[in-house]
Amino acid sequence: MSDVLTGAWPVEAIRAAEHEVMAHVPPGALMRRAAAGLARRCVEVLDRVYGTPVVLLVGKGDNGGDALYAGAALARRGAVVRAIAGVQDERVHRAGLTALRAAGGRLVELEDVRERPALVVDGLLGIGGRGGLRPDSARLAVAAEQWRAQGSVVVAVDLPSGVDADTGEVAGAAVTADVTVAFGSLKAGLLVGEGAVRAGLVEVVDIGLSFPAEPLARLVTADAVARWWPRPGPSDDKYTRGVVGIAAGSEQYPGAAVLGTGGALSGPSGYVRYAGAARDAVRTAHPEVVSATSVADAGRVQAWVVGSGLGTDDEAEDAVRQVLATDLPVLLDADGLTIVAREPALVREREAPTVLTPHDREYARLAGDVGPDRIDAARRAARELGVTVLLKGYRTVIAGPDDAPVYVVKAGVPELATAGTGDVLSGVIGSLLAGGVPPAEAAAAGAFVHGTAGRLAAEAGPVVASRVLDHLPAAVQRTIR
Ligand SMILES: NC(=O)C1=CN([C@@H]2O[C@H](COP(=O)(O)OP(=O)(O)OC[C@H]3O[C@@H](n4cnc5c(N)ncnc54)[C@H](OP(=O)(O)O)[C@@H]3O)[C@@H](O)[C@H]2O)[C@@H](O)CC1
Ligand SMILES: [K+]
Repeated sequence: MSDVLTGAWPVEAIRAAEHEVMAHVPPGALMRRAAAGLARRCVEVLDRVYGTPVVLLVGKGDNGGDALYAGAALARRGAVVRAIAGVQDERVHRAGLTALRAAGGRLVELEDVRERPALVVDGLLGIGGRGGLRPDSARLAVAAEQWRAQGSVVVAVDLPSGVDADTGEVAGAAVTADVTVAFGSLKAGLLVGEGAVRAGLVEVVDIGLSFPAEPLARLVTADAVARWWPRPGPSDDKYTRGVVGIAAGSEQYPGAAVLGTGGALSGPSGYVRYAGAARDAVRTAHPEVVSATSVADAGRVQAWVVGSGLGTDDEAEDAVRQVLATDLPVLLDADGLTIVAREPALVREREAPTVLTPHDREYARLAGDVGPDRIDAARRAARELGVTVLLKGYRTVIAGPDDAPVYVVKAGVPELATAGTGDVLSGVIGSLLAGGVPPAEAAAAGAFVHGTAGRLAAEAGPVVASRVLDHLPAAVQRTIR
């Protein structure tokens, strides 16, 4: 798969790549490529083109130019295309407007549109936007929302107007799209935060940009997960495949232990050990798990998962300390995060990899408010604590302590936000760590298969954690086969 389909570069890098290509192609060539890809996608969302009412929302920059050229292409195929300017008329892209008019389209006022358009093309603002939409544009974004609520399909040009391209932040009004056609590469703002919600289906039109530096973010694909996932060879035994230890759950919360060990059993390691007070529950649910009452008695492992359902009393803190004192990879979740938030040195001073898997409230205890820039938030905490951070959300963001691109996982469904699913996730990631997968890739692969299991569970009925666990083997199978 081409890099530009999975990598998201910052606006600055996209501008530089654009200049590089523009020096070698005739003027307007890039915009023509972009508009042709956009028009193609617009045709796909329409049942038919001839006679279909289409509205273009057009800002003063090249984003509006793309919309006007694509609108011209639709008008040539018989669509009834009307453009509305989000700025004073004469400031829209001249050549684009000329092309639209030549094809039979017209520039009109919002009030002149009597018939609800089947398609709205949002070309108000692209990567040149700064801050919230100004009032003239905001008014049109609101109109697009209303049409969409009545059944119009909204296609965003490059990104939904009002979304910050690099962060996904929305400050004020913004367009909500069904489909976003991104040019040249993805943008991080289409993958995370509010922007991901606004963007709908995202497609990249490759217009020939190439990037010398690493992207800001990479979308995790099934192919990548399949590459990272360890497979046993003929000379492997249960130990060489890695042993994972789960120190989670308590008499009061045995579920965390059952779900965590269950998750680990779907990972690539050959052996799952349990250490804690929920032994009986684990033994009943998963006879293949070998259990002990404490971390000290558990025997050797290659990675630990610690925290969920432990509570935060002295005993829990002891377990967390013991695990963190090892020189093994550790995944820390839930109550473990609360304990570490009180004493960050516990993870900061580790040499071996540590993976933290907070949701927003847990993150806030560790590193302050997440804020609207989720990539920056994950990176900030990862750097400050010297760990890998998996920040849960509608899109999961994974950042390591170095400057490597963050991973974004979009496999999940919102229904995964339910009690116990995090325990399943922690178990799979722990197993990947024990199997020797580096921390960021282990977290990304675990989140991907967990998200896929969530989707399969959602297709079958209401999502609860034990059903996510039931679907995990199938999710792994379809991802790595
Ligand atoms: N990259 C590529 O290779 C290719 C890129 N292409 C396309 O070009 C697009 C980028 O075009 P662009 O640079 O003209 O910027 P764009 O986003 O249209 O508008 C910026 C204008 O809007 C204004 N403005 C700013 N903030 C605002 C706000 N909050 N609310 C309202 N207005 C605001 C600002 O005005 P000013 O602040 O100067 O008054 C500025 O003049 C890109 O997204 C893609 O679609 C393709 O054609 C082909 C190849
Ligand atoms: K746009």
